[in-house]
Amino acid sequence: MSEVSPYAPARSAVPGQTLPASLGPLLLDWLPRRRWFAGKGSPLSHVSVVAETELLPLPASGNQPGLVHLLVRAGRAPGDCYQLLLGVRRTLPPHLAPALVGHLHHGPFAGAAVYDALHDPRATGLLLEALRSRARVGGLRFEREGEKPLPLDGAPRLITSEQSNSSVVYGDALILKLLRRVTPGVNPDLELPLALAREGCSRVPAPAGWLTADLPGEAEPYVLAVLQPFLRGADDGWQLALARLAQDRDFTAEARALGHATAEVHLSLARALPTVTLGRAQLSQMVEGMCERLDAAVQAVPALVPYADGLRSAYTALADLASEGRTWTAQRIHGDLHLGQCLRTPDGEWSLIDFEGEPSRPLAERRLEQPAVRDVAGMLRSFDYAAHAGRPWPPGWADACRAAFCTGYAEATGSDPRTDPVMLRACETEKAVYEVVYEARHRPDWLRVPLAAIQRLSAGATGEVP
Ligand SMILES: Nc1ncnc2c1ncn2[C@@H]1O[C@H](COP(=O)(O)OP(=O)(O)O)[C@@H](O)[C@H]1O
Ligand SMILES: O=P(O)(O)O[C@H]1O[C@H](CO)[C@@H](O[C@H]2O[C@H](CO)[C@@H](O)[C@H](O)[C@H]2O)[C@H](O)[C@H]1O
Repeated sequence: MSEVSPYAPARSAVPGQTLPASLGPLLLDWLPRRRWFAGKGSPLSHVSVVAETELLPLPASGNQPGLVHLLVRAGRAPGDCYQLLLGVRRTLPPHLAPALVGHLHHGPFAGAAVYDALHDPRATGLLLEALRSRARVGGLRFEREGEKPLPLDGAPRLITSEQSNSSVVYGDALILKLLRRVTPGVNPDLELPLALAREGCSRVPAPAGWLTADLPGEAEPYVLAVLQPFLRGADDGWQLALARLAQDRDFTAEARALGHATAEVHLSLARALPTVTLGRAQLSQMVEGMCERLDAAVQAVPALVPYADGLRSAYTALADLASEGRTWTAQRIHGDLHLGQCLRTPDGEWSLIDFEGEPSRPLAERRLEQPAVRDVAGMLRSFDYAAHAGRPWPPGWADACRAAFCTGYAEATGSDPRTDPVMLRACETEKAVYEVVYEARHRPDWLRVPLAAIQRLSAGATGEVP
């Protein structure tokens, strides 16, 4: 790719401007069908532009793609902000057919195809080149960490599995994650891996570059994308666990090693970033938040109604402990740890990815210091998920993994999460409630999995980790 910046001058962004009449209806239909679109459930009636940056001029003739970077606001007012990279071509080649958003009906580009350009190697190659050259286009700032050259020769491909965001792999060397629902402010998916890399923690791929946007009227930039080394040949913990289950085989050695890896990341985070002590006042605030989220979940998913009181008792038990004078240390954590966020490289080592936190929570909440047991609870839930994913349900498999994970965690930190059963139950309960809402919204067929845990946890089960 050329050293010369290939970008057209940015068109000015007009916040609140309604999209060109012809593109608006296409997005109204296309956006709600994306896995990453959070506003499902209520009809989408309006999409407006937050910022528009032309990266390649729109095609006047021939079959050269035009490329537009868009931040749009969509969903119930004020609406969430989404990042889109749209290509425009007079004729869409067959390999891009699955990326079609629709055809423009009016204006100078009538008849042209609009498509999700993350499927187009020409467009994604351009993003990598922009990161390499630290390009500035309109409000977009492409950044690169350090002076180490980026390998630029790998063919880009979009990861096809449905995720909360969209990721493009370049050869087998780099992976660029484009965040889909974006907010201004520091994003933990960049903040924490950078802090860990600078702390010397090797359990997390170190960010190699990132994309931010400065928008008029916003005090803080939006973090839009993060570039990391691609862990070649790595298997994710979820697939590994399912494969073991299918062969009726034990997973405890891996679970224990995962406990070690999680503990190492926690120890590094506690060194790299501030820790705080949670006393009575902070705990009561935390429990209040847990109860509010439970109330909202019960409203959203009526299947929770019979269990609400039992679930709430897990939270109030925590508040009771705090009022007796018990305190906890809180620190920055992963925030949405599960088997799918753990990658095992061919040398047998575990790495953790995706530090964004729970996608549905506000950014400020995701950046709060929290008891590290919260991540432990996420992993314990994940072993339970894996065991329930296949048939028949293997009694004992999840318990053995849960125990092994805690053992590994205790070996590395000197502190066994099982010695704090009240906090563990409260955090597991919170995670299961979150999962019920997540599954109801995204994968209703899976709702039975967290609901099984809800029954168990609402009945006051403690000490379920043998
Ligand atoms: N550094 C990496 N090396 C190899 N594969 C990765 C890496 N980072 C992410 N992946 C793969 O991409 C998928 C999506 O990444 P993730 O950060 O979890 O995105 P999302 O927020 O969309 O879930 C992961 O499940 C994993 O399979
Ligand atoms: O990976 P994401 O950041 O997109 O996380 C969201 O989706 C996850 C599912 O892909 C969801 O995780 C839940 O399902 C997993 C199995 O698919 C299971 O291992 C996890 O334990 C369970 O929580 C995650 O909660 C959600 O935030």
